[in-house]
Parts: sequence; C-alpha cells; structure tokens
Amino acid sequence: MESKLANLEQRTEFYRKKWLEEIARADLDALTNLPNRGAYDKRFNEEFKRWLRHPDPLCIAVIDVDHFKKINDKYGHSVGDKTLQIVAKTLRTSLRETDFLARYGGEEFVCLMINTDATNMLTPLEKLRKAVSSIPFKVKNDRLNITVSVGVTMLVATDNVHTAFDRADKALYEAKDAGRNRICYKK
Ligand SMILES: Nc1nc2c(ncn2[C@@H]2O[C@H](COP(=O)(O)OP(=O)(O)OP(=O)(O)O)[C@@H](O)[C@H]2O)c(=O)[nH]1
Repeated sequence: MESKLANLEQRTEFYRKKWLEEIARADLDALTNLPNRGAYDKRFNEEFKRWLRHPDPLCIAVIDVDHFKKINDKYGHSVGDKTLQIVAKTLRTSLRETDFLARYGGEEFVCLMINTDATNMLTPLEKLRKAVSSIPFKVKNDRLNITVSVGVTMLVATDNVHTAFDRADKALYEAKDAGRNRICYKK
C-alpha cells in the first residue's frame, strides 16, 4: 500500500513538472526563445495595472529589423531565421535585465522599459541600435549589414493598454520613413 502511494506521488510530481514546463513553453517564441506576443500582452496588462497604482515611468519601445524581406529573398528563409535569432540575442544582451523584451511577431520586437522615463530611455536604445548594426554577420562572403528602427513612447495619464503601443508603433514608422537605423520618440 505504502509503495503504491509513493509511486502515485512520484507520478503526480512528474506530471506537475511536465504541466509547468508546458505553461512556460507556451509563453516562449520557439525561434528566438524570447517571450512571445501572448507573454507580452500578459506582462503589459500586469505592468499597466501596477503603473495605475504607482505611476513610476514606463516606456514602450517597438523594434523592427530593417529591410528584412530582402535578407529572406536574397539568402533564403533559414538565413532569415538565423538573423532573427542573432538579433534577438543582441537585443536581449544590450538591455537591462529588468527590461522585458518579447518577439511581437515576424521581425518586430517589443520592449517594456521599467522605471525608465523620456530622459533616460535613449541611452540604452542607442546602445542597442549600435550593437545590432555592429553584428559581424557574414553569408557566403557577403557582409550583411543588419540594422533596426525603433519607435518609443512613455506612458501618460490618458493612456490605456492599446494607445501607448500604437503611439510607439507610429514612432517606429516615422523612424522607417526618416531613413531607418534610428530611434524616434513620440510624446
Ligand atoms: N525567415 C523568417 N522570415 C520571417 C519570419 N517572420 C516574418 N518574416 C518575414 O519578414 C518579412 C518582413 O517584411 P516587411 O514587413 O516588408 O518588412 P521589411 O522588409 O523588414 O521592411 P521595413 O520594415 O520597411 O524595413 C516578410 O518577408 C516575412 O515573410 C520568420 O520567422 N522567419
């Protein structure tokens, strides 16, 4: 009887661990291993509620790889995938551990810069932009110059969970229109 109980406990623990692993996996993007869009939505909702109670400055940056389609078209999807993995790693290591970085979709990433305001968000983003443009990426003897454009905004009192992201996204399009490989801030 005792050994049956012990066996049952072991099996329960095994399935509990598997279940927890499954939950963690569901929040990760399989290609880059970064949190995925769903994980971002969850985290942003939590941060937004926290921000309503304690409005410490919070910035959202949307980061997009420039002319990514050309990389896919010229070198194939697997080189495109590898590029995304390297960019993701570079972005992650350029940011503070407290900043939340996710793959939003395709070649677009989003970063929640916790406790960061308009005066101190530019330095880390500039570091990140430079880090990506200095990746020594070579394919078939071609040196690939990978760059990112960034749109960033800070949450303001009139924001809801959608407006801040939309503003950062608009800033990103301004960065693209202005020639790419740059950061645009929108109030
Ligand atoms: N290899 C690969 N390509 C992807 C993935 N997700 C999206 N893409 C490709 O990313 C490309 C994005 O192209 P566009 O939206 O035109 O953007 P872009 O070429 O980066 O141009 P700009 O953003 O204007 O600088 C599309 O060709 C998609 O097929 C992925 O997981 N892997």
